[in-house]
Amino acid sequence: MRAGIVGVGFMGWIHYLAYQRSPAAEVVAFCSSNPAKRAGDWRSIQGNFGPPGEQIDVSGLNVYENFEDMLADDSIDVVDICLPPAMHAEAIRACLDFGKRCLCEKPLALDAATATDLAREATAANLAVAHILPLMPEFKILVDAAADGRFGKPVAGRFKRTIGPPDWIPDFYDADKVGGPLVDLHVHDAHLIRLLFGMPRAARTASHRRGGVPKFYETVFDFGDDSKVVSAGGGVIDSSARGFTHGYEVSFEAATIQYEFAGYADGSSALIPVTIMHNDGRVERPEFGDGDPVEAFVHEIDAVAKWIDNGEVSPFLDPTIAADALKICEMQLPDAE
Ligand SMILES: NC(=O)C1=CN([C@@H]2O[C@H](COP(=O)(O)OP(=O)(O)OC[C@H]3O[C@@H](n4cnc5c(N)ncnc54)[C@H](OP(=O)(O)O)[C@@H]3O)[C@@H](O)[C@H]2O)C=CC1
Ligand SMILES: O=C1CO[C@H](CO)[C@@H](O)[C@@H]1O
Repeated sequence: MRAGIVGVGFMGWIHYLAYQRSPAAEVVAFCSSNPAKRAGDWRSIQGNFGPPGEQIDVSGLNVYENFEDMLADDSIDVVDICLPPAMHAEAIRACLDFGKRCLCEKPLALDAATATDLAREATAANLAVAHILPLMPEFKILVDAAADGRFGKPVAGRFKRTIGPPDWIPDFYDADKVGGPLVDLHVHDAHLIRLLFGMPRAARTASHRRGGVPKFYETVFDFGDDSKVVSAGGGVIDSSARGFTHGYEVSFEAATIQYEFAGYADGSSALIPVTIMHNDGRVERPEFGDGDPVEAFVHEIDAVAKWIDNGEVSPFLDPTIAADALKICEMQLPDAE
C-alpha cells in the first residue's frame, strides 16, 4: 500500500515512523504547508510520546504544498489525513471527490452529525478512521476477549484518561476547532466503550467547564438495564506535572482486567501492568513487549494495508463506529440530559 500523508505534525510524524516499520505499506508522498518540512526538516514537531522529529530524506518522495495536487498523484493508494480535527471533514470530502480512499486520524469530525454524514457518504469501502486504542496491546486484550468470549461477556468498566494543560494545541477548548477534551481525548474511550459494550442510550455527567466546554468530567452510562455498569472520567487537570494518564478496570463474567499508565513532566512514569484477576482467584500478567507506542501505529497501518490490498475492513477502523464514539461524547455534554 502506498500512502500520502497530509499534515506533518505530531501524528504525521508518528504515522511516518510506522510506515518505515510496516512490511505492508510505504509513504510515497506528503503534503505540508511548511517549507522547512517540505525540505525534510521535521525537527520542529512536538508531541507527548515517541521520538522527537528528525531531518528526513525527501529525495524519493513526492512532496506537495497544495493538497489537491497530492490528490491527483496516481501513485498514492490512500491519503493519510493527520490534520487538526476541524479540517477532517473537508479533507475527507476532497478525497472522496477525487476518488481517493483515506485514513483519517480521530476524531472523525467535531460533531456527531457531521461524522454520521461522513460515514454515510464515504462508507467503510473508502474511509477508515485511525482509532488507535484497539490496536494497542494493553487495550486490544479487552476487545479480543469480548469478541471471543474467553472470560464471558463484559459486564462492567471504569475508564480514565487525563492530561495536563495541552498548551501545545491551539484553540483546544474551541468547540469549532478542536472541541476540548471530550471530543479530542475522551473519544478514545468512547470508541472503546462502543466496541466493548455497544451503544449506551444516555449518560449522566458531572463536569468542570471552561467556556461551556467540559474540561474535567465523570460520566455514568445508561445501557437501559443494570447488566452493564460503565463509567468514564478524565479531561484536563491544572497541573503541568501530569503528562498523560490512561487506564481501566473492566469486568467480564469470569475475570476482571486492570491496567493503568501515568507519565509525568519530570520524565518519570508509573505502571499497573495488564493484570487479569480470574474469578477463581488466579492472577495473570500477560507479556506485551517493551511498550513502544509506535508499534501500535504499525499494527494500525498494517490493518489499513489489508483494507486497501484485500478489501478486509477492520471493525476498529470503521467510520460508523467512529461516528458512534462522537455520539457518545455528545451524550456527555452538560445540556444532553
Ligand atoms: N491517535 C492518537 O493517539 C493521537 C491522535 N491525534 C489526532 O491527530 C490529529 C492531528 O493532531 P496532531 O498531529 O497532534 O496535531 P499537530 O498540530 O501536531 O499537526 C497538525 C498538522 O496539520 C497541518 N495543518 C495544516 N493546516 C493547519 C492549521 N490551520 N492549523 C494547524 N495545523 C495545520 C500542520 O502540518 P504542516 O505544517 O505540514 O502543514 C500541522 O503540523 C488530530 O485529529 C488529533 O486529535 C493527536 C495525537 C494523538
Ligand atoms: O491521546 C491523546 C493525548 O491527548 C491529546 C489532547 O487531547 C489527544 O489529541 C490525543 O489523541
